[in-house]
Amino acid sequence: MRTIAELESIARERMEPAHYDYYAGGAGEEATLRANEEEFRRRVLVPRALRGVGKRDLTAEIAGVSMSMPVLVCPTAFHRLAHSDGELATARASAEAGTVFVCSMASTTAVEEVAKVADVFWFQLYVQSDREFTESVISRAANAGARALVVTVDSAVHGRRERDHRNAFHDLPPGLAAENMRDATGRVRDIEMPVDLTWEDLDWLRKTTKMPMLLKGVVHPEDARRAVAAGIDGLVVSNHGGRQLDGAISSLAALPEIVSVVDGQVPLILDGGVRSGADVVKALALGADAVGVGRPVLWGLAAAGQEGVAEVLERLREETDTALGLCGARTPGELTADLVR
Ligand SMILES: Cc1cc2nc3c(=O)[nH]c(=O)nc-3n(C[C@H](O)[C@H](O)[C@H](O)COP(=O)(O)O)c2cc1C
Ligand SMILES: CC(C)CC(=O)C(=O)O
Repeated sequence: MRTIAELESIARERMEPAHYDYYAGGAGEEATLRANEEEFRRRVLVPRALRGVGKRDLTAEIAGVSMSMPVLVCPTAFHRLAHSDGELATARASAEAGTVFVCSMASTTAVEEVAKVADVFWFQLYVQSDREFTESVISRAANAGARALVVTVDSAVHGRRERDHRNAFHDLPPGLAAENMRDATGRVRDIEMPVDLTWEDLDWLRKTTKMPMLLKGVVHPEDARRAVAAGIDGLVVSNHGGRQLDGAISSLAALPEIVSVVDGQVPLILDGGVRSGADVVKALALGADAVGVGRPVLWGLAAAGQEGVAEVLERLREETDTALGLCGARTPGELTADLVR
């Protein structure tokens, strides 16, 4: 089984440089991109001994769905830039691994096609200024069988991605399109960032669907408090993988305050910089209920399609199991914050 770093270097060789940069890169000087991983290195585990861990149980339940492990696949755009099977490969590998695939609104495969091969999947949404169109996209996802709506809230405007400017990467290659953005006439709309979205819109959003609704991209504790008060079903503590506000707090550093404000009222998922089972264990010990992985899945996909994604997910499962046992825990629920310094 190859390491994530090995899969990334294969991906880098195989991909168009501009597409690799789009995946790998972040906003501005990429300080937040680096900080996400660095914060995991800065914190260390202080394992407990003599606990008789027996056989570990990694299963988790979030927003009414069971997962074989507390690791899910983050929504990331344009999987067909990585591999011709695109989101179908990622969804199949996620199903095989028994975990949730979060389908991006910017997927290069229509959500209905994803649904045919996925097991449990959620749908990520950028609210569009055309509210009717937004409602139609939500209905498509719900009718296809999405089990939750993940509303991205860290992207009022586009982050400045210097690599994309340098590479003049603005458009998908011919033949690829953001298939969920087709309107009734079949035309593909450009994806707008939700520049005018406010808390007041959440009531409307809520009424558009019966799906549980999560907010993705919350790092301020006051926003977490407000989301819980608004009846949100879960939060993704995330800075969009360092792709939006450069200079933003790393997601792991943001976690403890959010955990304390939310106090178990809704599930918390953390994403950004998770690259190993020890990272998973650190995030869970600090209070996340699950973590998401973005780029590692894309590296697996670009390196070896469905197989590559499966490799990444199985590696994270095995490493998490090992790290859990070595920390003296049998289940994620037994991990406590005192294990992290
Ligand atoms: C290439 C790429 C595309 C992304 N596209 C989306 C997207 O369409 N919607 C979204 O909410 N987040 C998107 N994200 C952010 C991820 O969901 C996630 O927050 C981030 O990748 C986690 O950090 P990691 O890559 O360090 O694991 C994207 C990230 C990457 C790397
Ligand atoms: C279509 C893009 C806005 C997708 C995205 O969120 C990203 O590239 O980070």
